[in-house]
Amino acid sequence: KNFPPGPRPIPVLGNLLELSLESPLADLERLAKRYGNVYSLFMGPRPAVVINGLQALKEALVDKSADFSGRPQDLMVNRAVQVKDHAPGVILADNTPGWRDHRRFGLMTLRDLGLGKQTMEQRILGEIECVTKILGEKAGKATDPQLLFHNAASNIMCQILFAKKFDYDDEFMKFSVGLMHETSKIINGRWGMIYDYVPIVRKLPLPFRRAFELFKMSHDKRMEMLAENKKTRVPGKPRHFIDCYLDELDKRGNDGSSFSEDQLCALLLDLHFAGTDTTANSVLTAFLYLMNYPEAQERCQQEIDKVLDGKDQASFEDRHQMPYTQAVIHEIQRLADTVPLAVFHCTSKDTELMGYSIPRGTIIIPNLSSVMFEEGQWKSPREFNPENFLNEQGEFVKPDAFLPFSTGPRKCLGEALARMELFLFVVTLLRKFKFIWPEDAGEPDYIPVFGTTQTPKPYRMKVQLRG
Ligand code: HEM
Repeated sequence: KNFPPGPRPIPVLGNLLELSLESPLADLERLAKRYGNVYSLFMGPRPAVVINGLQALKEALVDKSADFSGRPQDLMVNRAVQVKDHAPGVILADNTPGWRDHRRFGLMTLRDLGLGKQTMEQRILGEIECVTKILGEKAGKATDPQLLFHNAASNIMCQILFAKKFDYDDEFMKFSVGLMHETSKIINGRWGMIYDYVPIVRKLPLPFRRAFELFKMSHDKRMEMLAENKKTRVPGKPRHFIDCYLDELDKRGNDGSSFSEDQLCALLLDLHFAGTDTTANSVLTAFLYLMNYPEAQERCQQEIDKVLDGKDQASFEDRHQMPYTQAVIHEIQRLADTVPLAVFHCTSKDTELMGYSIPRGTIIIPNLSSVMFEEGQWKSPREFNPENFLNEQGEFVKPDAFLPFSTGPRKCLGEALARMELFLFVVTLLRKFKFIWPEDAGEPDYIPVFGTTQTPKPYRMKVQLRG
């Protein structure tokens, strides 16, 4: 009763046929025009509510966050990622004390390991140096940067999690980056949708099984790494995230908390996965736009050259002197729309939103994409225009509708790290190279491949050393 309106579901499939299996974003927009900013959809037999626009999203995720911060527990991604029932990690954990404790621990540990300080900046800059070297060797030629940026983002996470920096052709590196690529394709593709919408097929030997196998292999590898790490660990002297967690386990003893070695393994996967694919795809989108808006690229370079004159390296602090570059990076992140539907939420109790009643256990789809392109929130909602982030005085301003990391208690745990990485990647590489769209590449295609994390279609870039 008083449930949000939506298209009529059909038996078994719910509203599956309303949505394109390639990308549902245009269909979700069409449905919002028809039913309003809060509407319902049936994922097979399960009711879901799609939330569009800044006002409705803020009411749900911020004002009523206690009601809207759960996570659904029976989707394909839960089955794939959660190798042990009692260890849900943090991203997919429901709104429980275990999630809150692990989220707090994750944030605190990232800070202890140097986030917001020079230590983290040096780790990131060290990795960018490897990227610079590889790009330098390709100067004058056109190259596909997809794997390079994924390897670099993955290595930054590996240094935080295990204090290890891998060669880009190391077996663990290839397995990890390959796992993200292959499993994302299965979970985000038609088999993922069919698994979620049509529960009766779940036991059948269909292609989604491959994702389960891959995550199991990845769990076993992390368990091996944990065992290896214990041989050299000195309690109380943490070198990385694993050591910090083991120290926390020692401190807690058998206090009945949710901390455990299985949970540590789940958390390592969460952070490695969430911290690689998102950052790498944002950096990829950045260079796609910078090549195709050469005047914006040049203006950033002039600003960067001026602010960094006489300095060896960029620092995140320099952003305050670079309003135009900041505006360009934010504008690219807006258009990249990297995590368009956030991670699905779930209501933890019967609640209300914009006058509708929503029962406990309803899947909530926060349509972040709808806010990034919302009419009335941006000077140019659909086009690349750094002015979206500049005021009349040319100062950098961040509109409320800029929500690539979502909002409320579930918002991205790695936001501070991701912002630092994006800034340092773009500034360091633009300082060193000019990026050129190859003459034979045709018209650029800005429409990303849909997924929990969206990725630009493969492209090549030509790099030229700047004088
Ligand atoms: C440009 C890069 C990134 C973007 C756009 C991004 C975006 C997001 C979004 C939209 C969510 C879902 C929020 C929600 O459910 O409402 C999320 C969650 C999360 N992100 Fe990120 N993220 C990025 C980088 C990172 C990095 C570098 C890390 C690792 C340190 C990370 C770790 C996480 C975790 C652990 C969560 C789950 C939080 C929770 O459920 O409490 N992310 N991110």
